Amino acid sequence: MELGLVGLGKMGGNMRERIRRAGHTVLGYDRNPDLADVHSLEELVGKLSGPRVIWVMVPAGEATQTTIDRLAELLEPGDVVVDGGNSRWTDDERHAEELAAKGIGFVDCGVSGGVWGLENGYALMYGGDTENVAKVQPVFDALKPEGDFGSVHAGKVGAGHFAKMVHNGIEYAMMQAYAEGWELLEKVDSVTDVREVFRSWQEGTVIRSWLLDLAVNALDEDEHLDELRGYAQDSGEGRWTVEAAIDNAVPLPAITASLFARFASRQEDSPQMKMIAALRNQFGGHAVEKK
Ligand SMILES: O=C(CO)[C@H](O)[C@H](O)COP(=O)(O)O
Repeated sequence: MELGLVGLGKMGGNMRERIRRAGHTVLGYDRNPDLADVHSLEELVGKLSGPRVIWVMVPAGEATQTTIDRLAELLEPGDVVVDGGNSRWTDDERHAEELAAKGIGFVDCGVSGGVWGLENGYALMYGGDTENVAKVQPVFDALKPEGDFGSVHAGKVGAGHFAKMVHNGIEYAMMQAYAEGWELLEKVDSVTDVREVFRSWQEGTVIRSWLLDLAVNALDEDEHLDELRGYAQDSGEGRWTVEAAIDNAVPLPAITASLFARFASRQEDSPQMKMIAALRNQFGGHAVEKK
């Protein structure tokens, strides 16, 4: 089939290649002309024959909104837009309604696989009407990993991004657990080769996983992570997971703590710990450290 792909960055560029390897025709548009096959969304839409499927793979928020707004003007009834970015699931219904007003279908798709997806395939979680999903199915089949799993029609519009958001929340907590265990192992004198402990865990243990394999890769590159600052950003999905938990009164202590640990990583000093030190000093005369 033919696919229009908008956004050819780290994810989109490799996805174009994987879909092409499966024998499909992909026309890619990116603001960077060095990456693009066509030079505008107008040209992209004009060169595809209907019913068109356009996969949007740009940053969540304003970039995705602007792209969908423009596609709503350019596409025709029967065409389908897929949002494959890490959009907040609450945006999906709005996008579906905006496009449905023009007779254009909408599917939201959470995509996991990172820079390894070209070779390993991408795990896909999608939401939308069966009729719209069917139009995109050959692309899902091209992108997904080989094997029985790795792809799911999770439910109605929004379900794909909701499932991906929860996946990323779990990712936060798993990474935090490996990171905490690694720090404790590094702290004690009795363990003399932490990297080899991590490596040994890759087979036979209860905690073996791809994230563990990646941790070993990172330690092979920089055994004690001396070259890095302990500073971690976040792109929003951890926050949205915690917000959804609050809305639904579902306790998520591990995921919430892993999000807050990232916030703590961005502070040079801890204002709240200054207050705790001050209070201990006030009520008990406990020693404080001064700058
Ligand atoms: O989707 C992903 C992996 O599954 C992204 O890499 C992830 O969104 C990164 O999130 P954050 O910046 O919040 O750590």
